[in-house]
Amino acid sequence: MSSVRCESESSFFGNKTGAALRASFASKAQKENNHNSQPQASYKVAVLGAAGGIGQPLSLLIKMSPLVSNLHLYDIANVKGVAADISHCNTPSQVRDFTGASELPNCLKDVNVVVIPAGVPRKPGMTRDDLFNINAGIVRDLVSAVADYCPDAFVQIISNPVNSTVPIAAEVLKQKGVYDPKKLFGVTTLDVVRANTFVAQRKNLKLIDVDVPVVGGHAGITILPLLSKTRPSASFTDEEIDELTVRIQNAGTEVVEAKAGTGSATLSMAYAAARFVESSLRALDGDGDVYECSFVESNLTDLPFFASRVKLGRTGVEALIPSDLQGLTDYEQKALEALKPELKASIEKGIAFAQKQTVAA
Ligand SMILES: NC(=O)c1ccc[n+]([C@@H]2O[C@H](COP(=O)([O-])OP(=O)(O)OC[C@H]3O[C@@H](n4cnc5c(N)ncnc54)[C@H](O)[C@@H]3O)[C@@H](O)[C@H]2O)c1
Ligand SMILES: O=C(O)C[C@H](O)C(=O)O
Repeated sequence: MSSVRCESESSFFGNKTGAALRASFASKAQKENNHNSQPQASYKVAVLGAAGGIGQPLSLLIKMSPLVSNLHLYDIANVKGVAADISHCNTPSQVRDFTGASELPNCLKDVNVVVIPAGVPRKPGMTRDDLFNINAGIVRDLVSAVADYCPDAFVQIISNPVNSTVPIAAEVLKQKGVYDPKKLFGVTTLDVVRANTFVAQRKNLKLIDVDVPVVGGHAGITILPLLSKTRPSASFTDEEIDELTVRIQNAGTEVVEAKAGTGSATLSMAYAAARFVESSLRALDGDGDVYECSFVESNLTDLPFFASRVKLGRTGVEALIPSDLQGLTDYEQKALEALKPELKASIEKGIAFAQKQTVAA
């Protein structure tokens, strides 16, 4: 993954996406100053669950992208005000609001990227899997509409439990005959963002330089930061490895407990998802050097879905990056084997749910 070594570039997305975004803004501003404004924005993005804790700040951050021409905000309630508010920002995209299932088709028509943070969040004491009963059906129905109205879009699932909701989405898309495994993503960027932050703090490194691949899935021990693959290379004591790994795995719970019943991570999640959306848009726009970690259909292990670094391109996942899984330390290798049964069970639970349900029209 490319990193940009410039102090001032660490303020936005903390990776190459930040630098690209800033450059794009600068170039647009220059063109406007020259009274020669060539609109660059050309991609349509829909946020489903846009009035929620993640949806609102995520929509705001996407509104800041010079690559977005149309931003469609959908929710079952309270989205009109969110859209009115965000639409006043003087950035290129046109914002529209859509409320309820009857407006979902228009929301999705011709959209390039659909981001789904719809669903309930955890309260203290709950696991992500405890959200399955509510969120599985929400994701199934939303993805069913995606299959009908924008089957070529990149579909990015934030709703938990990601380890099950992504397989549900895959099954729904298969049932509708439009499944393209390269275009379905579980958003695990927050795990990478957290790993980068905690490692930089612990090792006193410049944040912009740090890149830690996080593989596996997105729940508890299925979240596996590969500290041995940290770039720039850093050495860790056994104690540091254990502390950092456990902290990264429990970071979501850390936020759930701090919020004391009012929800889970929303702001850091919005930041992480906005980075993933921006990276996807850059890939769609032809940038040939875009890498992110994501939970995708995979043959890197014996599991059908697995989070790893992937190369993004115009058609979605252009390549999985197997090298991160080569030469693992004993600690990482054991953790990888230990996560597989839980991840497998979560994937199978999602597939079984989708296969026994009738997909909503
Ligand atoms: N992938 C990750 O790393 C990650 C990180 C944080 C949170 N999450 C998950 O994201 C989800 C949302 O979290 P939040 O804090 O924004 O919750 P929230 O309750 O604040 O917002 C959820 C929104 O979804 C909407 N919604 C519910 N059913 C819907 C439907 N059928 N169609 C459209 N919208 C619908 C709600 O009206 C609400 O506005 C949760 O499942 C949470 O666990 C995932
Ligand atoms: O922890 C949660 O429930 C939300 C999210 O998955 C996170 O990692 O913050």
